[in-house]
Amino acid sequence: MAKINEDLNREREKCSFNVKELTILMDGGPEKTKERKERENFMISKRDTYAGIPEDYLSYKEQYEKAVKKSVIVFGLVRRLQEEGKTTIHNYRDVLGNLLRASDVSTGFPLALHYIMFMPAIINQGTDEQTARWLPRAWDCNIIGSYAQTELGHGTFIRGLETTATYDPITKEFVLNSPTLTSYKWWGGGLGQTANYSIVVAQLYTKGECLGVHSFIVQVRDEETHMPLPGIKIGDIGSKLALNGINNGFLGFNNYRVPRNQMLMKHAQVLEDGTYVKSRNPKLNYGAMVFVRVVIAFDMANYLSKAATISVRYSAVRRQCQSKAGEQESQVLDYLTQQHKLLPAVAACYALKITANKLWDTFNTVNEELLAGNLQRLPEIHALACCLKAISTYDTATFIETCRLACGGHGYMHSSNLPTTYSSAVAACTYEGDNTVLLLQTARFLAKTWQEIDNETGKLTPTVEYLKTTKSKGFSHKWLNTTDNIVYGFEVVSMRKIASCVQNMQKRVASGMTFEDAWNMSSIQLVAAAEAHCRVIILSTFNSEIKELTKTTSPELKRVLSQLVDLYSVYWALEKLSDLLQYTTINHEDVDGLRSWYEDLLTQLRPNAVGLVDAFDLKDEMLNSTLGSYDGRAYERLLEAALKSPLNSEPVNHTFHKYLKPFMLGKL
Ligand SMILES: CCCCCCCCCCCCCCCCCC(=O)SCCNC(=O)CCNC(=O)[C@H](O)C(C)(C)COP(=O)(O)OP(=O)(O)OC[C@H]1O[C@@H](n2cnc3c(N)ncnc32)[C@H](O)[C@@H]1OP(=O)(O)O
Ligand SMILES: Cc1cc2nc3c(=O)[nH]c(=O)nc-3n(C[C@H](O)[C@H](O)[C@H](O)COP(=O)(O)OP(=O)(O)OC[C@H]3O[C@@H](n4cnc5c(N)ncnc54)[C@H](O)[C@@H]3O)c2cc1C
Repeated sequence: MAKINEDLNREREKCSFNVKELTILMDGGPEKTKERKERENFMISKRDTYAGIPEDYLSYKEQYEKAVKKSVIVFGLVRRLQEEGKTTIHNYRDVLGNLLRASDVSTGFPLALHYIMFMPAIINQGTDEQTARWLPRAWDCNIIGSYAQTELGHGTFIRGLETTATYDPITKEFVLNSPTLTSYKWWGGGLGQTANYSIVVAQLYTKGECLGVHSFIVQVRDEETHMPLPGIKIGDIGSKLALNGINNGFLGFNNYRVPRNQMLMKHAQVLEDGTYVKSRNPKLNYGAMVFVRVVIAFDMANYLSKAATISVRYSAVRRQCQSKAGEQESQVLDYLTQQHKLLPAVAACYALKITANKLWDTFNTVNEELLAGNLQRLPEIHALACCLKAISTYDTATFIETCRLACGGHGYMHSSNLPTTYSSAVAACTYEGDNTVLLLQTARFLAKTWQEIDNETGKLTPTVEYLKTTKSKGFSHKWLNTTDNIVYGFEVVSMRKIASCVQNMQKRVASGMTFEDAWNMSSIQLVAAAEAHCRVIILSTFNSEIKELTKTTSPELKRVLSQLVDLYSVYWALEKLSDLLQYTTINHEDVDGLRSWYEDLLTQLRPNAVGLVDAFDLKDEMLNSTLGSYDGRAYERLLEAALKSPLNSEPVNHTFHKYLKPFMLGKL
């Protein structure tokens, strides 16, 4: 192994806690760490089979072809583990999560949607017979699926989708059509060239009546030749900001027929004679979207951990300027401004992972209740998944960009892997529901909840209980000198923001405005209220879970994790100062206190910065970064990577003779 950079060695020597203990804690126990490492090591051992020119230098087509090659390796392992009984429907989130974390997903996977949406849609919305028929084939990858919901004209407004599925009782088939240009499906992952099936979301017509959007399993390509089937127009949508291996596609239908039993009928049915049987709740059809929003929160913690590891290690290695005359140049990590850029990002990795775990447990509990016919918590889990998806993706993208900027010029290099990490993660602010739109969904739930509290009707679900408590207790002056107090401060902010939105809307309606116009006029505030609620969820979960988890850890680890929770809460208190000043009784002394507490926390955490990112246990092959390797040889790697530029394969490029020389001689 190459020599480790001395600065990094020193960082590791002064770390006050046991890094392995933290890794195991975050994995959920030694057994989980062992399983994760096995999966990751397997992925890494396969690297040679697809190594070669870095993807940034490949053409669009080559990027896709390489992404297919990588996909069959990753997902081939999923299949092998399944054959050995190690992957089941219950642990496949962990298995896939580990494998995807270990793969260099720089352009994304064209098979991702097969696992993340095609199969979950069948499980969530298919009858037992449909699941028994389709899932084994999908699970074995005998068929490959996509998810085609969004159209050229509509993504957010699902009720506005234009693709039609008209039931023909004579042949017992649905006839699919794309009646307009804007009805063309657009964006389906893996749909362009990879999948041969897709879930298609279309307006259902039977007995001359439109019954809203429903999902269908639709074969789009021949299983043998992979040619598009007659009546199907399909292709790739073209180059994007990133994720060019994901192979997003378009899809149009011309009188294309699918058998009746390919409408997913767990919740609503069309009987043979065309009679429509309504779902208990039409929103149950949106179950796959709730699931994916929960999964995205996990994925964000992974992206951010990579960016944080790269930028913290590099900041320990990078020396710039002399803080004190005559002394060695300082590690940039010693500058408080640099710590302010990086340490909240590190804390956010832990906060998001822990909150995503909790959300996952809640999702599973609620899902079991739904299966048992109890729909009471459906609105709550939808509201929770919407705001956590929105805030986790927005925070992740913002923190990654901060980490990238914190690496100066070298952070702009593709070889640092920070630009690709950013451009891939930021897509999640849009996919699976635009963030503003999702926050407005959460706000809708909160506004209704507030009216129930006002009218003292209905039983509150657990995640909004605090609205009632804070309404009755209010906020008498409290120093914001503990995380518990800061969490309470945020609860009050959230409660007052929601209360004020509802009040403003009521005033507008009373003055003659329609409810819809009053909603639109209040929507900037509504989005802010939903964000405030989500901050409460993340802060309080992080705070309470760390208290619980550290009951059994070493005192050294307990100390650093408590500092991390404090740093995260004080950081957000300072970021949202105007809210706290407006809605609580804190004063300028509290603010001064918060600032100096924050500065102290940065200083206390500084010696453990490298240990905290080492604990993510991301191997060099997973980071894929010239700046972030474990040994800190950033400069050597930058030069090695530069030499791989195709322009360095010959001493003189032909454009010199063709253009430059004639131009220099005045002949062009
Ligand atoms: C698995 C292994 C993982 C391993 C780890 C690996 C990680 C990998 C990471 C993932 C990579 C992902 C790849 C990319 C995937 C992108 C796929 C897509 O974008 S696909 C495309 C994704 N596209 C989108 O996400 C589109 C976004 N748009 C939407 O979701 C909706 O249309 C809407 C929510 C905006 C409104 O809907 P609209 O129909 O107009 O609604 P109305 O006004 O009629 O009624 C509102 C009422 O309905 C209620 N309700 C609503 N939704 C739900 C729900 N889900 N539930 C429950 N309830 C719901 C709502 O509360 C309200 O109730 P109430 O107040 O009346 O009581
Ligand atoms: C990388 C990527 C992968 C994707 N993969 C898939 C896939 O596999 N399958 C699939 O079906 N789709 C997929 N999508 C599509 C994605 O789900 C949609 O782009 C997303 O839901 C947003 O919808 P839209 O593009 O129609 O945006 P629009 O709704 O047109 O949003 C444009 C703007 O209008 C605003 N806006 C819209 N409605 C409202 C409102 N009611 N109130 C206030 N503001 C509003 C938004 O906030 C936004 O600022 C993917 C998208 C991306 C980027």
